[in-house]
Amino acid sequence: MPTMPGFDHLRHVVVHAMRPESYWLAIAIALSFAQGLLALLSPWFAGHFASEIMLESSSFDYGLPGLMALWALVLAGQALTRFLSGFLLTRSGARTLAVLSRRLHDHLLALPIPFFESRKRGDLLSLYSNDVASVAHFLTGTLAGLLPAVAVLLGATVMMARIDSQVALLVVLLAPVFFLTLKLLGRGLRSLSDQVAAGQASALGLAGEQLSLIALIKSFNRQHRDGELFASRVRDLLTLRSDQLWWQALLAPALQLLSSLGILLVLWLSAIHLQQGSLELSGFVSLLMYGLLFTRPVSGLANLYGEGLQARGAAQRLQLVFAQAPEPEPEAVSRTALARPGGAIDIARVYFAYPGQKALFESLSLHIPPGEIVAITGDNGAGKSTLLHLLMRFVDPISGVITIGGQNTRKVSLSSLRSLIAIVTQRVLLLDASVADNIRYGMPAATDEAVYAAAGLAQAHAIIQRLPQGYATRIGEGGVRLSGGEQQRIALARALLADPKILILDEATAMFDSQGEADFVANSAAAFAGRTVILVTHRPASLALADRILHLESGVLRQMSVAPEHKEVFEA
Ligand SMILES: Nc1ncnc2c1ncn2[C@@H]1O[C@H](COP(=O)(O)OP(=O)(O)OP(=O)(O)O)[C@@H](O)[C@H]1O
Repeated sequence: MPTMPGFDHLRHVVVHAMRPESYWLAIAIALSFAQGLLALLSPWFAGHFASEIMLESSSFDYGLPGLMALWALVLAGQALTRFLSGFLLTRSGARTLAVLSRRLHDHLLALPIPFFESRKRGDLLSLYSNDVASVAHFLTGTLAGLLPAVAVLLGATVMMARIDSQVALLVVLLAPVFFLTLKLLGRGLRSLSDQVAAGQASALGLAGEQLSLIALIKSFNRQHRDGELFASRVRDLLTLRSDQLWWQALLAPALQLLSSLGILLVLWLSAIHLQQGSLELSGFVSLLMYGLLFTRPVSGLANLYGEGLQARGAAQRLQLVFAQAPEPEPEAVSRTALARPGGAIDIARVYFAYPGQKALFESLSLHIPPGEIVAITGDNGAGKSTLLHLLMRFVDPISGVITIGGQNTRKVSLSSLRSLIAIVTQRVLLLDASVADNIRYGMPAATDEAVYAAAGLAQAHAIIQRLPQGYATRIGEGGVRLSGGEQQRIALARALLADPKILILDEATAMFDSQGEADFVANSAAAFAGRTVILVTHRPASLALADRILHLESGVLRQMSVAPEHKEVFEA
C-alpha cells in the first residue's frame, strides 16, 4: 500500500502478493482505460447525431446509418472491454486474497505462543473473514477501477474545453467544492468504520467462545443470560452500523445532488452560449452528454471513500499482526541443529517472569543426565508447566541458559529442538480426524504397524479397537466423541510414535482408569527405553517410576525421595 505511511510490514506482504498479478492488473487497467476512452466517444456521436437530424452541417461522411453503425460498434467495444477488465480485476482480487490469506496464516503460525494468549480468537478470525478481503478488494477492485474513472473525468473535461472553454473552466472550479463536501461528510464515517470493525470482531469472538463452551452454558442454565450478552453486543453493533449506514446513505445522494447541480450550471451556461450563437447545437448536445459522464464516477467516488475507510482500518489491524516478530530464530540459528540430542539437559540460573508479574523463577537450576526419569511435583501455580514451556522454548528465560548436550537451546533451530521433545499435557489437543491420523500427526509417514505399536505402549490399542470403526473412527472437534481417558491415551500414543529423545508427561495419565494406569506403569520400561523422561505428577504410581523426585516451590527445585513401601514423598 504505497501511499499509506506506517504500513511497512503489510506493504511488503501486499507487494509480494500482488506481484504475480501485476501483468494481469496492467492489462485490466489498460482495458478499463480503453473502456473509458470509448465512453468519451458517445457524447461525440450524440453531437453528430443531433446535427444529422437537425440537418445542421455535419462533418460525418457516412450519413445517419453509418453513424449509428459506428456508434453501436463503439458501444459493443465498451461492453467487451468492461467485461474483460471486470473479469481480470475480480480474478486478480480473488488471487490476491488467496495469497494474502495464506501469508496471514503462515505468519500467525510462526508467531510465539504468548501472542495468542493476549489476543481474542474472534479478533484473529475477523482478520481472515473481513480484513484481508477488505484490503484485497480495495486494491484490486476499488482502486484499480478508479484510475480509469479519473481518466474519464479528465478526458471529459478536456473534450469540454475543446468545445467551450468557459464551460470547462466552470467544471474545474466546481471540482474543489465537490471534494470538500466529500471530506466533510466522510469525517463522520471514519471513526465509525473502525468501531464497527471492532464491534464485529467482538460479537464474532463472543459467539465463538459461547459455542465452544456450550456444555458449560447448559449446565449452569446460562442460555438466556449468555444469549442476552450476545444480543447486547449485537445491539451495540447495530447502533454503530445504523449510524454508519446513515452517513453512507447520505454521502452518495449528497454528492450526486452536488454534481447534478453542477451539470445544471453547465447546462445553463451552454444554453446561454447556444442562444448567443457561440455554440452549435451539436456542441451543446456533446457538452450535455460529457456532463452526464461525470455522474457515474462521482457516485463511484462516494463508494470509494467508504471502502477506503474500511480498508484503512483493516490495513491497520493487519499491520499490527504482520509487525509482530515470529518466534526468534535468526538465519544462522535456523540452520544449526542440535548436535547431541540425547545429551544431558541443563537449566542454569534461569530468571523468568511473565510480563507485568513478579518473578516466577529467580535462579532456577537443574541438571538431568541422559536417560534419567525425573518427576516434578509442586503446588498449583508453582511453575511446573512454565518450566516445561521454557524447555520447549514456548517462552524464553529473561536471563540464564538452558542447554541440551552442552548446546544452548537458543542457539539451535527450533525445529531440531522441538522434534527432540514430545509433550503430553493434561489438557489434550486433538484434531477432528480419525484416531490413526491423530496418532500420526507428528509422523505422517508412519506405517500402520508403527501406529499400533505406539498405541500398544500407551495402553490405547485395545480401547481403540473397541471404537465403532477402530483406528478409522472420527473423533470430532477436540476429540469430543472420546472419553477423557481415551483422549489421553491417544495423545500418549502420538507422543511415543514420534520416538522422542525427551518425553514430557504433564499429568498425562491422570484420566486413565486405575487398571490402565497400572498397565502403563508396569509396561513403562518399553515406553521410556532410551529416553530422558520428565514426569509432572502427584500420583504415587507414577512417582514410583522416577529415578529422582523434585519438588518445585517458590521458584526453587528441592530433591525428595520416595518410601517404596508407602509410596509417600518426603524431603530427602
Ligand atoms: N501465559 C501466562 N501469562 C501470565 N501468567 C501466567 C501464564 N501462564 C501461567 N501464568 C502464571 O504463572 C504461574 C505458574 O503457572 P504454571 O502453569 O507454570 O503452574 P503449574 O505449576 O503448572 O500449575 P498447575 O499445577 O496448576 O498446572 C501461575 O501463577 C500462573 O497464574
